[in-house]
Amino acid sequence: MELVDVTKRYGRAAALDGVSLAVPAGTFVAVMGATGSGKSTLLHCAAGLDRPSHGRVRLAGRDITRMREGRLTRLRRDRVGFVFQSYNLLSALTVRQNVLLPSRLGGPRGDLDGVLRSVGLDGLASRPVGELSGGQRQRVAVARALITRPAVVFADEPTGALDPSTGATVLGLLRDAVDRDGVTVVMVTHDPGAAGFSDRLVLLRDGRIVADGPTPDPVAIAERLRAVSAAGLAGAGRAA
Ligand SMILES: Nc1ncnc2c1ncn2[C@@H]1O[C@H](COP(=O)(O)OP(=O)(O)OP(=O)(O)O)[C@@H](O)[C@H]1O
Repeated sequence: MELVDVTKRYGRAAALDGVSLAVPAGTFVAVMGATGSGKSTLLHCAAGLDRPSHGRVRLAGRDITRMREGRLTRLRRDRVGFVFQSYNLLSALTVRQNVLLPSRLGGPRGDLDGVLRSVGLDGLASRPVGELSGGQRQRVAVARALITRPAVVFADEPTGALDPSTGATVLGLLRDAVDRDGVTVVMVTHDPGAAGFSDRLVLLRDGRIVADGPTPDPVAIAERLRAVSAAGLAGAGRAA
C-alpha cells in the first residue's frame, strides 16, 4: 500500500495535505491523531473508497489512482478486507452467510471452516449474527475480511465498541494475520492500547504526517499523541 504526495481537498480545506506513506507487505500500521486530523480520509484514499485531489495511490500491487470504478470495486472485493467499528454485518443472516458474502458477490471462495476456527467461531456458523455479542460480531467481521486472503486489511476503530479484553482478542487476530499470512493491516484508532499491537505508528496533524516510526509501548504512544495535539494547539494559537 502506498500513498505518494496525496492531497484531498473538501472545498478549499485540505483534509490531507501532501501525504506520502509506503507500507511494505506484512506490516501492521496504526494511524493516530486528534479528531479531524485526516485519519479516515487517509484510510479512504488508501483503500480506494475515495479519490485524492492530487497524488498517487498503490493498492495490492496496482496503481489505483485513475482505475475505473468497476475494476476498483473488483480489486477491493478480491484483495482487500475491511473491519469497521460498527461491524457492518447483516444481522438477520448467519455467521456463515456473512463471512461468505464476498464470495457470493463473485469474489474468491475461501476456506470457511479454517477462517472460523482461526477467529474462534467454530460451532457458531449457523447462528444469526443478531444473536451474537459485540466481540463475537467483530470476530465475524474479521473472518469476513480475511476469508479472501487479502493483501491489505483496513480497520477503522475496530475495537471502538468493545471492552478492552475483547478488543485485545480481536487485535490479536489481526496481528496473527500479519505474522502468519503476511497480510498488511492499516488501522485507524484513538486507543494507544490498540495501537500497541502495530509495528509502525503514523501520527497525523492537520492532514500531514508529523511522526512515523516503530511503535513504542502504549504509555509512550499516549505521550506522543499528547505532544502532537499540544503542538497543534500551540500552532493554532500562534496563527490566531
Ligand atoms: N465529506 C467531507 N466533506 C467535507 N469535509 C470533510 C469530509 N470528510 C472529512 N472532512 C473534513 O476533513 C478533515 C479530516 O477529516 P477526517 O474524518 O479524515 O478526520 P479524522 O482524523 O478521521 O477524525 P475523527 O477522529 O474525528 O474520525 C476534517 O476537517 C473534516 O471536517
